Parts: sequence; structure tokens; C-alpha cells
Amino acid sequence: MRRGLLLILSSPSGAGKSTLSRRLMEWDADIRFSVSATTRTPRAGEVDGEHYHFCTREAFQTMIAGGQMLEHAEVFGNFYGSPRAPVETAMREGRDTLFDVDWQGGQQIRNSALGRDVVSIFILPPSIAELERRLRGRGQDSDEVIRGRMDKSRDEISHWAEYDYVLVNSDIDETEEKLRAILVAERLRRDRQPDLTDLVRDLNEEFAAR
Ligand SMILES: Nc1ncnc2c1ncn2[C@@H]1O[C@H](COP(=O)(O)OP(=O)(O)OP(=O)(O)O)[C@@H](O)[C@H]1O
Ligand SMILES: Nc1nc2c(ncn2[C@@H]2O[C@H](COP(=O)(O)O)[C@@H](O)[C@H]2O)c(=O)[nH]1
Repeated sequence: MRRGLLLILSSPSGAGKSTLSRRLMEWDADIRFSVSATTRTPRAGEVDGEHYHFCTREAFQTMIAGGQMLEHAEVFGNFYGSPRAPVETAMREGRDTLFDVDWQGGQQIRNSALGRDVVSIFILPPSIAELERRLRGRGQDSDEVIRGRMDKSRDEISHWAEYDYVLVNSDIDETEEKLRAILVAERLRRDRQPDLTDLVRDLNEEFAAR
């Protein structure tokens, strides 16, 4: 039975993870997005259950205590975590799951029992000035929040080498194309294994019968 891949996207805030996730899922509707739980307040236009499961700190702690989180971390003063159950369901169904998580989440998923199915991708901005332009251009966060996120970007970027792939998101169309290519290649690698095992067994049986 085919197992689903766990595709992890990380980057400093504003480098383009959400944009790329949306595009990748438009390209392949079979990919499941891991909807995180968060204690942050919703931005304009964000829908509960679609972009995030918005919850209180108490509800978040209860989920952690109940073992319901595959990973969790404090990011920019709020808690974020990936619910475990939908990921396990998708894997059983052979569907790939896409995570938009920070480096702490990436590390925890990689080190979990599901780690062998992880494909991790780090997105770099072409420059720090462009990163700030994107955060400001998004028009969703206050000046203070943007400054906090810019301050943290150096720390997030310092984890780039822990990832399987690193993409510089200069042109969004080109980055999306590379992301698709990674997914196509990684799916081939996953799907190849059982076929080869069967083929080699057949070859050995053929040798034995000669
Ligand atoms: N290659 C690109 N060129 C120009 N603008 C881009 C590019 N990629 C993304 N953007 C824009 O940059 C802004 C930030 O992108 P996005 O929200 O996808 O970042 P993010 O990494 O998901 O941020 P966060 O971690 O805060 O959720 C958005 O307005 C998006 O349209
Ligand atoms: N470790 C986790 N990090 C997460 C999760 N969901 C989102 N994130 C990261 O938080 C920041 C901020 O996100 P924003 O929506 O407030 O801009 C960003 O780096 C996300 O990747 C999660 O479940 N776990």
C-alpha cells in the first residue's frame, strides 16, 4: 500500500509559503493541507477550520496534553501546532500532506515516527529588503508585528541546511514549477520501491528456474 508523503514548507515569515501552498494544491487537489491550530487572532479574511483552527491557549494546552498534536511550537508569541489525526488518516489513504510550519515544527515532524516519509523544503527570500516589502505589501500585520517577524527571520533562516531542498523564491511561477518538480520526483522515488522489489524477486525466480 502506498504511503502518503509529508511535505514540509518552512521559511521566514513573508517569504511565500502560504502562496506556494495554495498554488500547489490548485495544481493537485489530492494534496491534503495540514490545518494548524493556533492561539493567534484571525487576520481579515481568514476562515476558522480552513486557514487555521483558531483556539484559546487553554484549548491548545488540552490538545497537547491529550497527545493530539504531531508537533507544536511557540512562534512570534503565539502557539501553533499540527493536529495528528488528519495526518494519520491522509497517510493511510496514501495521500500527501502539506505542512506550513516553522523550523521547530519541521524538526519535530522529521524526528517523529513519521519522519521517514518527510520531504522538507526551505524557502529563502531573494533579499531581506524584499522580505520586508512582501510582509508590508501583504497589508495584514501591524508595524510592530512586522518588526518582530523581521527580527526573527535571521534565526529561521539559520536552519536552512536542515532541509532536503532549498528554493529561493524570486519569481513565484518559477518557484512553483520547482516545487512541483520536487513533488513529482519524490513521488516517483516512493512509488518505485515496491515495483523494484517485485521485479528483482521475479528476476531471481527466473534465474533459479534456468
Ligand atoms: N515570488 C514572489 N514575488 C513577489 N511577491 C511574493 C512572492 N511570493 C509571495 N509573495 C507575496 O508576499 C506576501 C507574503 O507571502 P505569504 O503570505 O505566502 O508568505 P508566508 O511565508 O506564508 O508568510 P507567513 O509565514 O507570515 O505566513 C504575499 O503578499 C504574497 O503575495
Ligand atoms: N511549528 C509550527 N509552526 C506553524 C504552524 N502553523 C503555522 N506555523 C508557522 O507560524 C509562522 C506564522 O504564521 P502566520 O500564519 O501567523 O503568519 C509561520 O512561520 C508558519 O509557518 C504549526 O502548526 N506548527
